[in-house]
Amino acid sequence: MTAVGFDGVERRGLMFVLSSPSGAGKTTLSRMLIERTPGLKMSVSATTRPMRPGEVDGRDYFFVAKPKFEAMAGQGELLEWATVFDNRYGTPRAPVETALTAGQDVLFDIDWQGTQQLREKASTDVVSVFILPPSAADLEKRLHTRAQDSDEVIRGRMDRASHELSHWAEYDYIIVNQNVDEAFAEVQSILKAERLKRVRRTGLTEFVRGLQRQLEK
Ligand SMILES: Nc1ncnc2c1ncn2[C@@H]1O[C@H](COP(=O)(O)OP(=O)(O)OP(=O)(O)O)[C@@H](O)[C@H]1O
Ligand SMILES: Nc1nc2c(ncn2[C@@H]2O[C@H](COP(=O)(O)O)[C@@H](O)[C@H]2O)c(=O)[nH]1
Repeated sequence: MTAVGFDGVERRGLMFVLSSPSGAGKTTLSRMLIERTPGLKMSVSATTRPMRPGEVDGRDYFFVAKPKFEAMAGQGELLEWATVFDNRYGTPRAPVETALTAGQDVLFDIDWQGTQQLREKASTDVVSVFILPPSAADLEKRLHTRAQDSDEVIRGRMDRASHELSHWAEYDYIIVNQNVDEAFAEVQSILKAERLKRVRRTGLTEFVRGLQRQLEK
C-alpha cells in the first residue's frame, strides 16, 4: 500500500469514502473528483438493484443477480457489503487491493454500513466524508430532478434519509452540499490535506535524513 506523493515522498495509500442520504450529491462529487484528481481510482460496487437509464455495467456498478451476489459475498470476494433500500451492494475486494498496491488512492461511494466495515478492517487508512443536503426540500427536489427513480422509490429514499443522517457523527468530515463547486473544493481540500498527513508519509524519515546528510556535508 505504498504511493509516492507529488513531492517524491512515499506514503500509504488511503481509502476515501463519501456517504450521504440518497440524492445529496455523492455520485456528482465522486465523478468530479475522479476526473480531476491524479492517483485516485473509483471503487465500482456490485449491486442487485436494477440498472437506471444511462448507467453502464462495469462503469457505474457491476449489476448482478442475487445468487451471484451471495456467491461473491460467500467466497470472500467483497471487502464489505450491505443491504440498502432492499437491494444488496458490495465492494469487490480485488480491484481495491490492486489499486492500493499500485500506489493509488481509492474512492468509495458507499453507505454508513459499508463505511463501518472498512473502518473495522483498515481504520488508519480510511478517510470518511459525510455529505449533507442543505434542506429536506432540496434533497427531494434533487431526487426528482435526477429523474431516474420512480415516485415510489423516491418516497422510500426520503423515508430512509433521516436514518441515514443519524450516522453523520461517525464520519471524519462533514460537508453541506449547497453549491456543488464549493462542496467539490471542500472535498478536494480534504483529500489534499489527508495525503500530506505525517502518519501516512512512510518515506519522510528517509527523506529528512537525506536532507540532513546534504546539510551536514
Ligand atoms: N449542489 C447541488 N445543487 C443542486 N443539485 C445537485 C447538487 N449536487 C448534486 N445535485 C444533483 O442532485 C441529484 C442527485 O445527486 P447524486 O446522484 O450525485 O446523489 P447521490 O448522493 O449520489 O445519490 P444516491 O445515493 O441515490 O446515488 C443529481 O441530479 C445531481 O445533479
Ligand atoms: N455498503 C455499500 N453501500 C453502497 C455500495 N455501493 C453503493 N452504496 C450505497 O447504496 C446507496 C444507494 O445507491 P444507488 O446508486 O442505488 O442510489 C447509496 O447510499 C450508496 O452510497 C457498496 O458497495 N457498499
